[in-house]
Amino acid sequence: MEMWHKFLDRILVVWRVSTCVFAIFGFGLYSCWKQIWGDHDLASALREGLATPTQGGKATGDNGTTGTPARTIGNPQARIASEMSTATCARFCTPLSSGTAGSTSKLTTGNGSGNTMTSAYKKKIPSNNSTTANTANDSSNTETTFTFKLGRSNGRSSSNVASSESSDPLESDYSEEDPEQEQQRPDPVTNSRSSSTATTTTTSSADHDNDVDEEDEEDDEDEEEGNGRDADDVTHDSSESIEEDDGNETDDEEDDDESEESSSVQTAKGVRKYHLDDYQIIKTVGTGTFGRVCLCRDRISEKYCAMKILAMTEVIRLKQIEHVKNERNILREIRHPFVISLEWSTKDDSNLYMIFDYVCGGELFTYLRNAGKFTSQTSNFYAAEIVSALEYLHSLQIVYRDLKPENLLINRDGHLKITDFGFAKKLRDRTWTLCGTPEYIAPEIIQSKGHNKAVDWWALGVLIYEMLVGYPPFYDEQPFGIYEKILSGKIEWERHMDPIAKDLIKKLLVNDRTKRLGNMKNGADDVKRHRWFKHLNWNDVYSKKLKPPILPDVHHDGDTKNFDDYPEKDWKPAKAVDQRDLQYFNDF
Ligand SMILES: Nc1ncnc2c1ncn2[C@@H]1O[C@H](COP(=O)(O)OP(=O)(O)OP(=O)(O)O)[C@@H](O)[C@H]1O
Repeated sequence: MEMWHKFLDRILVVWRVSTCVFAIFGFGLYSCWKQIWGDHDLASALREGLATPTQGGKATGDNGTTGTPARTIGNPQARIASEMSTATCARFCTPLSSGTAGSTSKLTTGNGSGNTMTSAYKKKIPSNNSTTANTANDSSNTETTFTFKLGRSNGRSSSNVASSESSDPLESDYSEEDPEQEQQRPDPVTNSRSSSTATTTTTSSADHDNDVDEEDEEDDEDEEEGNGRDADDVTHDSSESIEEDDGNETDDEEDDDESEESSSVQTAKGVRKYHLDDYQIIKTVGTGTFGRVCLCRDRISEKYCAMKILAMTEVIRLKQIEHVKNERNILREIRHPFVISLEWSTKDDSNLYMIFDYVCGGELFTYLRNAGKFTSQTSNFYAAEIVSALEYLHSLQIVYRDLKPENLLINRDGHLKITDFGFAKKLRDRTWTLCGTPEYIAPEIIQSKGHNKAVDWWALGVLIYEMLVGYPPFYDEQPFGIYEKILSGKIEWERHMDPIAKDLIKKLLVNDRTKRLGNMKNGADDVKRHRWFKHLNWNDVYSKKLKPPILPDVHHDGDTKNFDDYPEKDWKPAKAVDQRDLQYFNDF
Protein backbone atom coordinates (compact mmCIF):
# COMPACT_ATOMS: atom_id res chain seq x y z
CA MET A 1 0.00 0.00 0.00
CA GLU A 2 2.82 2.34 0.96
CA MET A 3 4.55 1.58 -2.29
CA TRP A 4 1.35 2.40 -4.08
CA HIS A 5 1.11 5.77 -2.26
CA LYS A 6 4.71 6.59 -3.13
CA PHE A 7 4.08 5.71 -6.70
CA LEU A 8 1.02 7.96 -6.84
CA ASP A 9 2.98 10.78 -5.15
CA ARG A 10 5.68 10.55 -7.79
CA ILE A 11 3.16 10.60 -10.58
CA LEU A 12 1.62 13.71 -9.01
CA VAL A 13 5.00 15.44 -8.78
CA VAL A 14 5.86 14.56 -12.37
CA TRP A 15 2.45 15.81 -13.49
CA ARG A 16 2.89 19.13 -11.67
CA VAL A 17 6.40 19.68 -12.98
CA SER A 18 5.41 18.94 -16.55
CA THR A 19 2.36 21.20 -16.28
CA CYS A 20 4.61 24.03 -15.12
CA VAL A 21 7.12 23.41 -17.89
CA PHE A 22 4.40 23.33 -20.54
CA ALA A 23 2.76 26.45 -19.13
CA ILE A 24 6.06 28.36 -19.19
CA PHE A 25 6.90 27.10 -22.65
CA GLY A 26 3.45 27.89 -23.96
CA PHE A 27 3.52 31.38 -22.50
CA GLY A 28 6.92 31.95 -24.04
CA LEU A 29 5.69 30.88 -27.44
CA TYR A 30 2.60 33.06 -27.14
CA SER A 31 4.71 36.10 -26.15
CA CYS A 32 6.99 35.59 -29.11
CA TRP A 33 4.02 35.32 -31.41
CA LYS A 34 2.51 38.49 -30.02
CA GLN A 35 5.77 40.33 -30.27
CA ILE A 36 6.17 39.45 -33.89
CA TRP A 37 2.65 39.67 -35.17
CA GLY A 38 0.65 41.49 -32.55
CA ASP A 39 -2.88 40.26 -32.32
CA HIS A 40 -3.34 39.85 -36.02
CA ASP A 41 -2.69 37.44 -38.75
CA LEU A 42 -0.07 38.15 -41.35
CA ALA A 43 -2.35 39.99 -43.72
CA SER A 44 -3.88 42.29 -41.16
CA ALA A 45 -0.55 42.88 -39.49
CA LEU A 46 0.90 43.92 -42.78
CA ARG A 47 -2.03 46.13 -43.55
CA GLU A 48 -1.72 47.72 -40.15
CA GLY A 49 1.89 48.47 -40.89
CA LEU A 50 0.94 49.89 -44.23
CA ALA A 51 -1.88 52.12 -43.16
CA THR A 52 -1.54 53.35 -39.66
CA PRO A 53 -3.74 56.40 -39.43
CA THR A 54 -1.97 59.56 -38.46
CA GLN A 55 -2.80 63.18 -38.34
CA GLY A 56 -3.64 64.98 -41.47
CA GLY A 57 -5.62 64.49 -44.59
CA LYS A 58 -7.74 61.68 -45.76
CA ALA A 59 -8.19 59.80 -48.93
CA THR A 60 -10.67 57.33 -50.18
CA GLY A 61 -9.24 54.18 -51.65
CA ASP A 62 -10.90 51.87 -54.11
CA ASN A 63 -12.11 49.70 -51.30
CA GLY A 64 -13.80 52.62 -49.72
CA THR A 65 -11.49 52.84 -46.76
CA THR A 66 -10.44 56.20 -45.54
CA GLY A 67 -7.56 57.46 -43.51
CA THR A 68 -4.08 58.72 -43.98
CA PRO A 69 -1.45 56.12 -44.56
CA ALA A 70 1.29 55.56 -42.10
CA ARG A 71 4.00 57.46 -43.85
CA THR A 72 2.74 60.80 -42.76
CA ILE A 73 4.16 62.00 -39.55
CA GLY A 74 3.25 65.65 -39.39
CA ASN A 75 6.53 67.22 -38.45
CA PRO A 76 9.05 66.77 -41.22
CA GLN A 77 11.93 67.34 -38.86
CA ALA A 78 10.86 64.58 -36.54
CA ARG A 79 10.33 62.42 -39.56
CA ILE A 80 13.84 62.83 -40.83
CA ALA A 81 15.24 62.48 -37.38
CA SER A 82 13.66 59.09 -37.19
CA GLU A 83 15.11 58.11 -40.47
CA MET A 84 18.54 59.14 -39.38
CA SER A 85 18.45 57.36 -36.12
CA THR A 86 17.33 54.09 -37.55
CA ALA A 87 19.86 54.11 -40.23
CA THR A 88 18.00 51.91 -42.58
CA CYS A 89 16.02 52.14 -45.67
CA ALA A 90 12.92 53.68 -44.30
CA ARG A 91 10.39 52.92 -46.96
CA PHE A 92 9.17 49.85 -45.21
CA CYS A 93 10.70 50.10 -41.79
CA THR A 94 10.35 52.44 -38.96
CA PRO A 95 12.57 53.38 -36.14
CA LEU A 96 11.53 53.31 -32.57
CA SER A 97 13.69 56.21 -31.59
CA SER A 98 14.07 59.65 -33.01
CA GLY A 99 16.66 62.28 -32.68
CA THR A 100 16.85 65.81 -33.87
CA ALA A 101 17.52 66.69 -37.40
CA GLY A 102 16.34 68.92 -40.08
CA SER A 103 14.34 68.49 -43.13
CA THR A 104 17.19 67.35 -45.26
CA SER A 105 20.02 65.18 -44.32
CA LYS A 106 22.71 62.84 -45.19
CA LEU A 107 21.87 59.59 -43.60
CA THR A 108 24.20 57.47 -41.64
CA THR A 109 23.02 54.00 -42.24
CA GLY A 110 24.28 50.81 -40.83
CA ASN A 111 24.11 48.28 -38.11
CA GLY A 112 25.32 50.41 -35.30
CA SER A 113 23.81 50.82 -31.93
CA GLY A 114 21.55 53.56 -33.16
CA ASN A 115 19.60 51.09 -35.15
CA THR A 116 16.56 50.27 -33.14
CA MET A 117 14.60 48.63 -35.88
CA THR A 118 12.09 46.01 -34.95
CA SER A 119 9.70 43.93 -36.93
CA ALA A 120 8.73 45.94 -39.93
CA TYR A 121 5.16 44.80 -39.84
CA LYS A 122 4.21 47.01 -36.96
CA LYS A 123 5.62 50.20 -38.23
CA LYS A 124 4.66 53.71 -39.03
CA ILE A 125 6.41 55.22 -41.91
CA PRO A 126 8.55 58.23 -42.41
CA SER A 127 7.79 60.10 -45.56
CA ASN A 128 9.14 60.43 -49.02
CA ASN A 129 12.02 62.62 -48.15
CA SER A 130 14.67 62.45 -50.68
CA THR A 131 18.02 62.36 -49.09
CA THR A 132 21.54 62.34 -50.19
CA ALA A 133 22.39 59.38 -48.17
CA ASN A 134 25.63 58.11 -46.93
CA THR A 135 25.26 54.64 -45.73
CA ALA A 136 27.72 53.71 -43.10
CA ASN A 137 28.34 51.00 -40.69
CA ASP A 138 28.66 52.80 -37.39
CA SER A 139 31.39 50.63 -36.09
CA SER A 140 33.59 50.47 -39.13
CA ASN A 141 32.92 53.96 -40.37
CA THR A 142 32.64 52.73 -43.91
CA GLU A 143 30.50 55.13 -45.85
CA THR A 144 28.88 55.07 -49.18
CA THR A 145 27.55 58.03 -51.00
CA PHE A 146 24.65 57.87 -53.28
CA THR A 147 21.52 59.75 -53.80
CA PHE A 148 18.46 57.82 -53.00
CA LYS A 149 15.09 58.60 -51.69
CA LEU A 150 13.64 57.40 -48.52
CA GLY A 151 10.18 56.16 -48.72
CA ARG A 152 8.18 54.72 -45.98
CA SER A 153 7.53 51.49 -44.28
CA ASN A 154 4.79 49.05 -44.78
CA GLY A 155 6.25 46.19 -42.97
CA ARG A 156 7.39 43.12 -44.74
CA SER A 157 9.63 40.76 -42.98
CA SER A 158 12.58 39.74 -45.03
CA SER A 159 11.92 36.18 -44.05
CA ASN A 160 8.81 36.31 -46.16
CA VAL A 161 10.86 36.62 -49.28
CA ALA A 162 11.53 32.97 -49.42
CA SER A 163 10.29 30.98 -52.30
CA SER A 164 11.90 31.78 -55.56
CA GLU A 165 11.04 32.11 -59.13
CA SER A 166 13.45 33.85 -61.36
CA SER A 167 12.46 36.04 -64.23
CA ASP A 168 11.54 34.30 -67.40
CA PRO A 169 13.71 34.70 -70.41
CA LEU A 170 12.02 36.65 -73.09
CA GLU A 171 9.48 34.87 -75.15
CA SER A 172 9.57 34.95 -78.89
CA ASP A 173 6.61 37.28 -79.34
CA TYR A 174 8.75 40.20 -78.28
CA SER A 175 11.47 42.03 -80.08
CA GLU A 176 15.12 41.32 -79.71
CA GLU A 177 17.92 43.12 -78.01
CA ASP A 178 18.26 46.81 -78.38
CA PRO A 179 21.32 47.27 -80.57
CA GLU A 180 22.55 50.15 -78.43
CA GLN A 181 23.23 47.76 -75.60
CA GLU A 182 26.29 46.83 -73.72
CA GLN A 183 28.81 49.26 -74.90
CA GLN A 184 30.81 48.72 -71.77
CA ARG A 185 32.97 51.43 -70.42
CA PRO A 186 36.09 50.34 -68.68
CA ASP A 187 35.52 50.15 -64.96
CA PRO A 188 38.04 47.87 -63.35
CA VAL A 189 36.33 47.90 -60.00
CA THR A 190 32.85 47.36 -61.27
CA ASN A 191 33.92 44.63 -63.61
CA SER A 192 35.62 42.64 -60.95
CA ARG A 193 32.76 43.02 -58.54
CA SER A 194 30.59 40.16 -57.55
CA SER A 195 27.06 40.96 -58.57
CA SER A 196 25.66 39.62 -55.37
CA THR A 197 27.63 41.83 -53.04
CA ALA A 198 25.60 44.96 -52.81
CA THR A 199 27.90 46.18 -50.07
CA THR A 200 30.90 46.17 -52.29
CA THR A 201 29.00 47.85 -55.00
CA THR A 202 27.66 50.61 -52.90
CA THR A 203 30.68 51.22 -50.77
CA SER A 204 32.64 52.22 -53.77
CA SER A 205 30.48 54.78 -55.39
CA ALA A 206 33.53 56.87 -56.01
CA ASP A 207 34.43 54.23 -58.54
CA HIS A 208 31.78 55.59 -60.81
CA ASP A 209 33.49 58.85 -61.06
CA ASN A 210 36.01 57.95 -63.72
CA ASP A 211 33.57 56.82 -66.27
CA VAL A 212 30.61 59.09 -66.10
CA ASP A 213 29.48 61.46 -68.73
CA GLU A 214 29.95 65.12 -68.23
CA GLU A 215 27.02 65.86 -66.00
CA ASP A 216 27.44 62.76 -63.98
CA GLU A 217 31.03 63.51 -63.41
CA GLU A 218 29.87 66.54 -61.56
CA ASP A 219 27.24 64.61 -59.65
CA ASP A 220 29.60 61.94 -58.57
CA GLU A 221 32.39 64.23 -57.61
CA ASP A 222 29.88 65.99 -55.48
CA GLU A 223 28.81 62.79 -53.92
CA GLU A 224 32.38 61.89 -53.19
CA GLU A 225 32.87 65.16 -51.40
CA GLY A 226 29.75 64.41 -49.47
CA ASN A 227 31.55 61.49 -47.90
CA GLY A 228 33.42 63.86 -45.69
CA ARG A 229 30.36 64.68 -43.65
CA ASP A 230 29.42 62.79 -40.60
CA ALA A 231 26.13 62.40 -38.85
CA ASP A 232 26.83 65.30 -36.52
CA ASP A 233 27.21 67.62 -39.44
CA VAL A 234 23.91 66.53 -40.69
CA THR A 235 22.06 67.00 -37.48
CA HIS A 236 23.47 70.44 -37.15
CA ASP A 237 23.15 71.57 -40.72
CA SER A 238 19.79 70.20 -41.43
CA SER A 239 18.04 71.95 -38.62
CA GLU A 240 18.37 75.20 -40.43
CA SER A 241 17.20 77.10 -43.41
CA ILE A 242 13.68 76.46 -44.43
CA GLU A 243 11.87 79.44 -45.75
CA GLU A 244 9.14 81.08 -43.77
CA ASP A 245 5.62 81.11 -45.05
CA ASP A 246 5.85 84.55 -46.54
CA GLY A 247 7.03 83.79 -50.02
CA ASN A 248 5.09 86.78 -51.27
CA GLU A 249 7.60 89.24 -49.95
CA THR A 250 10.72 87.94 -51.61
CA ASP A 251 10.26 89.93 -54.73
CA ASP A 252 12.44 93.03 -54.78
CA GLU A 253 13.85 95.26 -57.46
CA GLU A 254 17.01 93.28 -57.87
CA ASP A 255 15.19 90.01 -58.22
CA ASP A 256 12.92 91.53 -60.73
CA ASP A 257 15.87 92.53 -62.82
CA GLU A 258 17.63 89.26 -62.42
CA SER A 259 14.72 87.07 -63.24
CA GLU A 260 13.11 89.37 -65.71
CA GLU A 261 13.78 87.13 -68.66
CA SER A 262 12.39 84.02 -67.06
CA SER A 263 9.47 86.03 -65.70
CA SER A 264 8.11 86.68 -69.14
CA VAL A 265 6.35 83.61 -70.33
CA GLN A 266 4.37 83.01 -73.44
CA THR A 267 0.94 81.78 -72.41
CA ALA A 268 -2.18 80.93 -74.34
CA LYS A 269 -3.36 84.49 -73.70
CA GLY A 270 -0.12 86.14 -74.76
CA VAL A 271 3.05 87.03 -72.91
CA ARG A 272 2.65 87.18 -69.18
CA LYS A 273 5.17 88.73 -66.85
CA TYR A 274 5.21 86.68 -63.71
CA HIS A 275 6.14 87.88 -60.22
CA LEU A 276 6.45 85.87 -57.06
CA ASP A 277 3.89 88.03 -55.36
CA ASP A 278 1.35 87.03 -57.96
CA TYR A 279 1.06 83.97 -55.78
CA GLN A 280 -0.70 83.87 -52.48
CA ILE A 281 0.70 81.03 -50.41
CA ILE A 282 -2.07 79.15 -48.66
CA LYS A 283 -0.71 76.02 -47.03
CA THR A 284 2.13 73.52 -47.07
CA VAL A 285 1.04 70.27 -48.71
CA GLY A 286 4.31 68.41 -48.96
CA THR A 287 7.91 68.42 -47.94
CA GLY A 288 10.94 67.44 -49.87
CA THR A 289 14.65 67.29 -49.46
CA PHE A 290 15.31 70.96 -49.90
CA GLY A 291 12.15 72.60 -48.74
CA ARG A 292 8.48 72.27 -49.21
CA VAL A 293 5.58 72.35 -51.62
CA CYS A 294 2.77 74.81 -50.91
CA LEU A 295 -0.70 75.21 -52.24
CA CYS A 296 -0.97 78.73 -53.53
CA ARG A 297 -3.31 80.80 -55.58
CA ASP A 298 -2.44 82.77 -58.65
CA ARG A 299 -3.92 86.19 -57.97
CA ILE A 300 -4.11 86.96 -61.68
CA SER A 301 -5.74 83.82 -63.03
CA GLU A 302 -7.24 82.81 -59.65
CA LYS A 303 -6.03 79.30 -60.36
CA TYR A 304 -4.69 77.08 -57.60
CA CYS A 305 -1.08 76.01 -58.04
CA ALA A 306 1.61 74.13 -56.19
CA MET A 307 4.76 76.08 -55.42
CA LYS A 308 7.87 74.01 -54.82
CA ILE A 309 10.32 76.04 -52.77
CA LEU A 310 13.89 74.83 -52.62
CA ALA A 311 16.38 76.41 -50.27
CA MET A 312 19.53 77.09 -52.26
CA THR A 313 21.78 76.55 -49.26
CA GLU A 314 20.41 73.01 -48.98
CA VAL A 315 20.68 72.32 -52.68
CA ILE A 316 24.33 73.37 -52.54
CA ARG A 317 25.04 71.55 -49.29
CA LEU A 318 23.58 68.33 -50.63
CA LYS A 319 25.41 68.71 -53.94
CA GLN A 320 22.21 68.57 -55.91
CA ILE A 321 22.68 71.63 -58.09
CA GLU A 322 22.79 69.67 -61.32
CA HIS A 323 19.81 67.52 -60.36
CA VAL A 324 17.71 70.56 -59.56
CA LYS A 325 18.68 72.25 -62.80
CA ASN A 326 17.94 69.03 -64.69
CA GLU A 327 14.55 68.94 -63.06
CA ARG A 328 13.66 72.46 -64.10
CA ASN A 329 15.07 72.13 -67.63
CA ILE A 330 13.35 68.84 -68.30
CA LEU A 331 10.05 70.04 -66.87
CA ARG A 332 10.20 73.08 -69.11
CA GLU A 333 10.55 70.85 -72.13
CA ILE A 334 7.79 68.35 -71.51
CA ARG A 335 4.03 68.38 -71.79
CA HIS A 336 1.97 65.25 -71.37
CA PRO A 337 -1.44 64.51 -69.84
CA PHE A 338 0.08 62.28 -67.16
CA VAL A 339 3.07 64.41 -66.29
CA ILE A 340 2.98 67.40 -63.95
CA SER A 341 3.09 70.75 -65.79
CA LEU A 342 5.59 73.38 -64.80
CA GLU A 343 4.02 76.78 -65.22
CA TRP A 344 6.88 79.00 -64.20
CA SER A 345 10.11 79.01 -62.25
CA THR A 346 12.19 81.69 -60.66
CA LYS A 347 14.58 82.39 -57.80
CA ASP A 348 15.50 85.03 -55.27
CA ASP A 349 18.68 85.12 -53.24
CA SER A 350 17.64 82.28 -50.94
CA ASN A 351 15.24 80.00 -52.77
CA LEU A 352 14.42 78.44 -56.08
CA TYR A 353 10.73 78.37 -56.94
CA MET A 354 8.83 76.12 -59.31
CA ILE A 355 5.12 76.63 -59.90
CA PHE A 356 3.08 73.62 -60.97
CA ASP A 357 -0.54 72.74 -61.49
CA TYR A 358 -1.96 71.78 -58.14
CA VAL A 359 -3.00 68.13 -58.11
CA CYS A 360 -5.58 67.95 -55.36
CA GLY A 361 -6.19 64.21 -55.10
CA GLY A 362 -2.93 63.47 -53.28
CA GLU A 363 -0.48 60.64 -53.80
CA LEU A 364 -1.31 57.23 -55.25
CA PHE A 365 0.72 55.92 -52.34
CA THR A 366 -2.01 57.07 -49.95
CA TYR A 367 -4.72 55.24 -51.82
CA LEU A 368 -2.65 52.11 -52.16
CA ARG A 369 -1.80 51.97 -48.48
CA ASN A 370 -5.41 52.58 -47.51
CA ALA A 371 -6.67 49.91 -49.88
CA GLY A 372 -3.91 47.43 -48.97
CA LYS A 373 -3.66 46.43 -52.59
CA PHE A 374 -5.38 47.24 -55.84
CA THR A 375 -7.39 44.98 -58.08
CA SER A 376 -5.85 43.94 -61.37
CA GLN A 377 -8.20 46.37 -63.14
CA THR A 378 -7.23 49.32 -60.98
CA SER A 379 -3.53 48.53 -61.30
CA ASN A 380 -3.93 48.14 -65.02
CA PHE A 381 -5.44 51.61 -65.34
CA TYR A 382 -2.56 53.32 -63.52
CA ALA A 383 0.07 51.18 -65.22
CA ALA A 384 -1.34 52.13 -68.63
CA GLU A 385 -1.11 55.85 -67.89
CA ILE A 386 2.47 55.40 -66.69
CA VAL A 387 3.40 53.43 -69.80
CA SER A 388 2.00 56.26 -71.90
CA ALA A 389 4.07 58.81 -69.95
CA LEU A 390 7.26 56.73 -70.01
CA GLU A 391 6.96 56.19 -73.72
CA TYR A 392 6.72 59.95 -74.17
CA LEU A 393 9.65 60.73 -71.87
CA HIS A 394 11.85 58.08 -73.44
CA SER A 395 11.02 59.41 -76.89
CA LEU A 396 12.69 62.63 -75.72
CA GLN A 397 15.65 60.65 -74.35
CA ILE A 398 14.56 61.48 -70.83
CA VAL A 399 14.99 58.82 -68.21
CA TYR A 400 12.78 59.47 -65.18
CA ARG A 401 14.53 57.28 -62.56
CA ASP A 402 12.15 57.74 -59.66
CA LEU A 403 8.99 55.83 -60.42
CA LYS A 404 7.12 54.87 -57.23
CA PRO A 405 3.63 55.43 -55.82
CA GLU A 406 4.81 58.41 -53.78
CA ASN A 407 5.56 60.32 -56.96
CA LEU A 408 2.25 59.62 -58.63
CA LEU A 409 -0.41 62.18 -57.84
CA ILE A 410 -4.10 61.70 -58.58
CA ASN A 411 -5.87 64.60 -60.15
CA ARG A 412 -9.43 65.63 -59.40
CA ASP A 413 -10.55 63.75 -62.51
CA GLY A 414 -8.92 60.55 -61.23
CA HIS A 415 -6.06 60.52 -63.74
CA LEU A 416 -2.41 60.37 -62.80
CA LYS A 417 0.23 63.05 -62.81
CA ILE A 418 3.84 61.98 -62.44
CA THR A 419 5.68 64.44 -60.26
CA ASP A 420 9.19 64.96 -58.87
CA PHE A 421 11.62 65.07 -61.74
CA GLY A 422 14.55 65.55 -59.37
CA PHE A 423 16.34 62.49 -60.74
CA ALA A 424 15.20 62.80 -64.33
CA LYS A 425 17.92 63.18 -66.86
CA LYS A 426 18.30 63.77 -70.55
CA LEU A 427 20.48 60.94 -71.77
CA ARG A 428 23.23 61.19 -74.27
CA ASP A 429 24.47 57.72 -73.58
CA ARG A 430 24.19 55.74 -70.45
CA THR A 431 24.51 57.43 -67.12
CA TRP A 432 26.28 56.36 -63.98
CA THR A 433 24.78 58.28 -61.11
CA LEU A 434 23.58 56.00 -58.38
CA CYS A 435 20.13 57.27 -57.53
CA GLY A 436 16.60 56.15 -56.92
CA THR A 437 14.60 54.58 -54.14
CA PRO A 438 16.08 51.32 -52.84
CA GLU A 439 13.09 49.08 -53.52
CA TYR A 440 12.77 50.46 -57.05
CA ILE A 441 16.41 50.48 -58.11
CA ALA A 442 17.29 48.34 -61.10
CA PRO A 443 20.12 45.80 -60.82
CA GLU A 444 22.33 47.64 -63.29
CA ILE A 445 22.24 50.73 -61.06
CA ILE A 446 23.39 48.69 -58.08
CA GLN A 447 26.09 47.07 -60.16
CA SER A 448 27.32 50.43 -61.46
CA LYS A 449 27.10 49.16 -65.01
CA GLY A 450 25.81 52.43 -66.32
CA HIS A 451 22.11 52.65 -66.94
CA ASN A 452 19.55 54.01 -69.35
CA LYS A 453 15.79 54.14 -69.78
CA ALA A 454 15.59 50.43 -68.99
CA VAL A 455 15.62 51.37 -65.30
CA ASP A 456 12.18 52.93 -65.71
CA TRP A 457 10.77 49.69 -67.12
CA TRP A 458 12.26 47.80 -64.20
CA ALA A 459 10.63 50.26 -61.81
CA LEU A 460 7.32 49.80 -63.63
CA GLY A 461 7.58 46.08 -62.87
CA VAL A 462 8.17 46.86 -59.20
CA LEU A 463 5.27 49.30 -59.18
CA ILE A 464 2.78 46.90 -60.78
CA TYR A 465 3.81 44.24 -58.28
CA GLU A 466 3.41 46.69 -55.39
CA MET A 467 -0.04 47.75 -56.60
CA LEU A 468 -1.24 44.16 -56.93
CA VAL A 469 0.35 42.74 -53.82
CA GLY A 470 0.52 45.73 -51.49
CA TYR A 471 4.27 45.72 -50.99
CA PRO A 472 7.25 45.65 -53.31
CA PRO A 473 8.88 42.47 -54.59
CA PHE A 474 12.26 43.18 -53.00
CA TYR A 475 12.14 44.13 -49.40
CA ASP A 476 14.49 44.07 -46.47
CA GLU A 477 14.99 46.21 -43.41
CA GLN A 478 18.41 47.24 -44.67
CA PRO A 479 19.08 48.74 -48.09
CA PHE A 480 21.88 46.25 -48.64
CA GLY A 481 19.43 43.43 -48.05
CA ILE A 482 17.13 44.96 -50.65
CA TYR A 483 19.97 45.21 -53.14
CA GLU A 484 20.95 41.61 -52.59
CA LYS A 485 17.40 40.52 -53.26
CA ILE A 486 17.20 42.64 -56.38
CA LEU A 487 20.40 41.11 -57.68
CA SER A 488 19.28 37.60 -56.83
CA GLY A 489 16.27 38.00 -59.11
CA LYS A 490 14.13 35.97 -56.74
CA ILE A 491 10.55 37.07 -56.39
CA GLU A 492 7.88 35.66 -54.16
CA TRP A 493 4.55 35.47 -55.92
CA GLU A 494 1.14 35.57 -54.35
CA ARG A 495 -0.84 32.43 -55.03
CA HIS A 496 -3.87 34.16 -56.50
CA MET A 497 -2.11 36.79 -58.49
CA ASP A 498 -3.46 37.59 -61.94
CA PRO A 499 -1.29 35.29 -64.12
CA ILE A 500 -1.21 37.72 -67.01
CA ALA A 501 -0.08 40.59 -64.82
CA LYS A 502 2.49 38.25 -63.31
CA ASP A 503 3.79 37.45 -66.75
CA LEU A 504 4.25 41.14 -67.50
CA ILE A 505 5.99 41.77 -64.19
CA LYS A 506 8.36 38.89 -64.84
CA LYS A 507 9.23 40.32 -68.21
CA LEU A 508 9.88 43.74 -66.74
CA LEU A 509 11.88 42.47 -63.77
CA VAL A 510 14.48 40.80 -65.93
CA ASN A 511 17.95 41.41 -64.56
CA ASP A 512 19.50 41.39 -67.99
CA ARG A 513 18.30 44.72 -69.30
CA THR A 514 18.92 43.71 -72.88
CA LYS A 515 16.06 41.26 -72.42
CA ARG A 516 13.85 43.54 -70.39
CA LEU A 517 10.51 44.41 -71.90
CA GLY A 518 10.45 48.04 -73.00
CA ASN A 519 14.19 48.15 -73.59
CA MET A 520 14.39 46.14 -76.75
CA LYS A 521 14.19 47.21 -80.30
CA ASN A 522 10.43 47.82 -80.27
CA GLY A 523 10.75 49.87 -77.10
CA ALA A 524 7.52 50.71 -75.29
CA ASP A 525 5.46 48.97 -77.97
CA ASP A 526 6.44 45.61 -76.52
CA VAL A 527 4.97 46.65 -73.19
CA LYS A 528 1.85 48.10 -74.80
CA ARG A 529 1.29 44.90 -76.73
CA HIS A 530 1.49 42.68 -73.68
CA ARG A 531 -1.64 40.64 -73.02
CA TRP A 532 -2.35 42.49 -69.78
CA PHE A 533 -3.00 45.60 -71.85
CA LYS A 534 -4.71 43.77 -74.70
CA HIS A 535 -8.10 45.37 -74.06
CA LEU A 536 -6.75 48.91 -74.24
CA ASN A 537 -6.91 51.42 -77.00
CA TRP A 538 -3.76 53.43 -76.36
CA ASN A 539 -5.17 56.56 -77.97
CA ASP A 540 -8.01 56.39 -75.47
CA VAL A 541 -5.48 56.05 -72.68
CA TYR A 542 -3.68 59.17 -73.85
CA SER A 543 -6.93 61.09 -74.29
CA LYS A 544 -8.03 60.19 -70.75
CA LYS A 545 -11.02 58.29 -72.06
CA LEU A 546 -10.62 55.40 -69.65
CA LYS A 547 -12.80 55.54 -66.57
CA PRO A 548 -10.66 56.16 -63.51
CA PRO A 549 -11.09 53.57 -60.77
CA ILE A 550 -10.74 56.13 -57.97
CA LEU A 551 -12.21 59.59 -57.80
CA PRO A 552 -10.59 61.63 -55.05
CA ASP A 553 -12.81 63.01 -52.36
CA VAL A 554 -12.37 66.75 -52.98
CA HIS A 555 -14.78 69.62 -52.76
CA HIS A 556 -12.95 72.22 -54.79
CA ASP A 557 -9.75 72.63 -56.78
CA GLY A 558 -7.85 74.04 -53.82
CA ASP A 559 -8.93 71.34 -51.39
CA THR A 560 -6.03 70.06 -49.27
CA LYS A 561 -7.84 67.26 -47.44
CA ASN A 562 -5.82 64.63 -49.28
CA PHE A 563 -2.55 66.00 -47.97
CA ASP A 564 -1.12 66.00 -44.50
CA ASP A 565 -1.03 69.01 -42.27
CA TYR A 566 2.37 70.51 -41.70
CA PRO A 567 2.89 72.95 -38.86
CA GLU A 568 3.52 76.19 -40.73
CA LYS A 569 5.41 77.82 -37.92
CA ASP A 570 8.18 75.23 -38.21
CA TRP A 571 9.47 76.87 -41.34
CA LYS A 572 12.31 79.31 -40.90
CA PRO A 573 13.42 81.71 -43.60
CA ALA A 574 16.11 80.21 -45.76
CA LYS A 575 19.50 81.90 -45.54
CA ALA A 576 20.47 84.02 -48.48
CA VAL A 577 23.38 82.61 -50.43
CA ASP A 578 26.33 84.80 -51.33
CA GLN A 579 26.94 86.07 -54.85
CA ARG A 580 29.47 83.35 -55.60
CA ASP A 581 27.02 80.58 -54.76
CA LEU A 582 24.22 82.36 -56.51
CA GLN A 583 26.15 81.93 -59.73
CA TYR A 584 25.53 78.18 -59.62
CA PHE A 585 21.92 79.01 -60.39
CA ASN A 586 22.51 81.65 -63.04
CA ASP A 587 20.62 79.68 -65.62
CA PHE A 588 17.74 78.73 -63.34
N1 LIG B 1 1.82 69.74 -58.18
C1 LIG B 1 1.56 69.25 -56.97
N2 LIG B 1 0.31 69.25 -56.49
C2 LIG B 1 0.04 68.78 -55.26
N3 LIG B 1 0.97 68.29 -54.43
C3 LIG B 1 2.23 68.25 -54.85
C4 LIG B 1 2.59 68.74 -56.14
N4 LIG B 1 3.92 68.57 -56.28
C5 LIG B 1 4.35 68.00 -55.15
N5 LIG B 1 3.34 67.81 -54.27
C6 LIG B 1 3.43 67.22 -52.93
O1 LIG B 1 4.66 67.60 -52.34
C7 LIG B 1 5.45 66.44 -52.09
C8 LIG B 1 6.90 66.76 -52.33
O2 LIG B 1 7.06 67.12 -53.69
P1 LIG B 1 8.30 66.64 -54.54
O3 LIG B 1 8.41 65.15 -54.41
O4 LIG B 1 8.22 67.20 -55.90
O5 LIG B 1 9.44 67.38 -53.73
P2 LIG B 1 10.92 66.93 -53.58
O6 LIG B 1 11.65 68.01 -52.87
O7 LIG B 1 11.47 66.55 -54.92
O8 LIG B 1 10.67 65.70 -52.70
P3 LIG B 1 11.63 64.51 -52.54
O9 LIG B 1 12.62 64.97 -51.56
O10 LIG B 1 10.73 63.41 -52.06
O11 LIG B 1 12.20 64.23 -53.87
C9 LIG B 1 4.89 65.38 -53.01
O12 LIG B 1 5.12 64.10 -52.49
C10 LIG B 1 3.43 65.72 -53.07
O13 LIG B 1 2.75 65.17 -51.97
